[in-house]
Amino acid sequence: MNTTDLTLCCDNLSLQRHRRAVLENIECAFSPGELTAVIGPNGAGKSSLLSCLAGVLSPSGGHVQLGEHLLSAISAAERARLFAYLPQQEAPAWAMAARDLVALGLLPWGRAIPATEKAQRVADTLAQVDAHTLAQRPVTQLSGGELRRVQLARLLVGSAPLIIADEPGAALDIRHQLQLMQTFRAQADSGKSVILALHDLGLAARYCDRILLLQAGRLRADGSPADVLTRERVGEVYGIHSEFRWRDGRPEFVTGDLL
Ligand SMILES: Nc1ncnc2c1ncn2[C@@H]1O[C@H](COP(=O)(O)OP(=O)(O)OP(=O)(O)O)[C@@H](O)[C@H]1O
Repeated sequence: MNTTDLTLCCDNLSLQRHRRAVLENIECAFSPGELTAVIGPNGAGKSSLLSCLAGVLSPSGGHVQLGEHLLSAISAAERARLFAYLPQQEAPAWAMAARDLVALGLLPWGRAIPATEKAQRVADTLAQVDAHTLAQRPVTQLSGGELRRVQLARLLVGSAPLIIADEPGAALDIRHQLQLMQTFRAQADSGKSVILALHDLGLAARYCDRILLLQAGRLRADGSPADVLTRERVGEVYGIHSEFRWRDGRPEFVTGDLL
């Protein structure tokens, strides 16, 4: 299958979970080179949307398309090479070493990558997320943030052109969050499509090209951080005071009190 066009599109996407409508009529497209944040209050549908984009959940209505192909028509093996997906929570199944968990991210390539190169890529990617010292530790014995960094290495190790991560930095300390956002920025700048569910609107404003705002399963806004994070809209959706401003040419989003 020719998947040279890696634009990911939702066409009138709807999703029901246990007969409840959780996404309704979502229309959006994600282009290579773009870092997009999906934001919205708890229960707005961010994880559900990311699961549909990654092909983990099938839409109840409409469809998801990669270039001219329906996502559902692309084989599981090819999707595994095209998409790197990190769910919101993922408990380790057994006490494997961190480097073995990261190596799972190379499984879709089978023997196409020699074992020595695989080992080097695993080591390099663990270093990239500051987790090289954890390589031999059983993942069941890591702290929440340490485990998340190892899972992030698994996400990145395969160099998939589409990266979808749900609250990737939620368990990380502030330094590792900033490092991670810089890594995602660099991945997008190198031509990948990066889609993140984020609660931290400051990070979304600072690093992302684009923000999709979900509210109660509907797409409330889609545009640049400056266009989406207006005082009025953030007030209506989140019920808080806020300010979006420019400082030394960089976007900055500041939250205030409850409305
Ligand atoms: N497995 C499930 N079965 C049924 N309903 C679900 C399931 N998972 C989520 N939902 C419902 O779907 C809606 C959207 O949930 P989703 O997890 O996509 O929201 P979210 O925006 O990611 O929330 P959060 O910020 O809390 O992670 C919610 O109303 C939720 O209760």
